[in-house]
Amino acid sequence: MNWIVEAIMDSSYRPPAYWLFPIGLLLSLGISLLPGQWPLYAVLAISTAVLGLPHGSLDTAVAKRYLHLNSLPRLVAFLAGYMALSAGVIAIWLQVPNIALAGFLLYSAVHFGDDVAHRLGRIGGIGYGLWILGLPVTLHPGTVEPLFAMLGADQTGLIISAAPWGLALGGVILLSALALHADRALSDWRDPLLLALGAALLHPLAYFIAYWCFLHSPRHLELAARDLNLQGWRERLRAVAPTTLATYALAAAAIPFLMGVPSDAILMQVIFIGLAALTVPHMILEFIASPNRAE
Ligand SMILES: CC1=C(/C=C/C(C)=C/C=C/C(C)=C/C=O)C(C)(C)CCC1
Ligand SMILES: [Fe+2]
Repeated sequence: MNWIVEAIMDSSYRPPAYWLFPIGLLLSLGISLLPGQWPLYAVLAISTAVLGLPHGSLDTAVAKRYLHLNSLPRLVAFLAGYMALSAGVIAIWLQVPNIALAGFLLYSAVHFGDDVAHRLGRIGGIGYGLWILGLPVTLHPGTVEPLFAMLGADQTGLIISAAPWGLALGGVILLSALALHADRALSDWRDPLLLALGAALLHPLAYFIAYWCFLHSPRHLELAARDLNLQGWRERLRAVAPTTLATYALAAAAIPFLMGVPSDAILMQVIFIGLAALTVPHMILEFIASPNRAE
């Protein structure tokens, strides 16, 4: 009952992600319905490059501000440290892919939790993240299994059998956090419901596109861009372009090393092992920057 009143009263400003996410879900539904896997892979690659990746590319601007990169050597040291952390993750992935994949799923849940942690708390955020990732794996284990296998895992059964537990735990934590935190936003419970609907209807990759490219990334871009005082599309584009282009070049440079790997697996590896690698330094930087940021 309370929530209905809250929904009616809470008619204040809505950030772009509030509207983008339902639109993304509908677009993803359309893609899911196209025949064959290639439309899905093509849209995954394009939307990752254009919509998803740029939110991480703001890291250079975030670091300039919060790590005081006011000289060229400091900027170079930051970029080298960031890339060394990413290279470390890739090296671990090549050695122990099962552990790396399980770790990636867990730290992704923590990272996705940052979407709501400033309202629902750190633990509430982790519940939200477990909900997001538990859903597609629990609802479509047979579709997710070969995708995990393309990432080099051979203990996929073990990881997949943990998903319903993660989902249940996430659901309980999220519900408790929603009940306990009066400053919850309308989207904090609307989005988990839409995510459940999306996970039920969509191919897991289409679901990921809807969440990552149309909710997580635009939300982070808006928050970070406002914090950095980047106004208008032109200025924001200028801030993300160099790092985004450099990341495209690095991703393309990985492809020759994957000769002989089937092309769908190349795409999966470049995108998801790449994301696993970039998320570690991205989270460390956010860990430093976010306490200093006015939400
Ligand atoms: C591989 C894979 C999945 C997991 C993806 C993850 C964990 C992505 C994390 C992205 C991050 C952390 C982005 C940061 O901004 C799904 C969707 C469960 C199902 C299909 C295969
Ligand atoms: Fe992110």
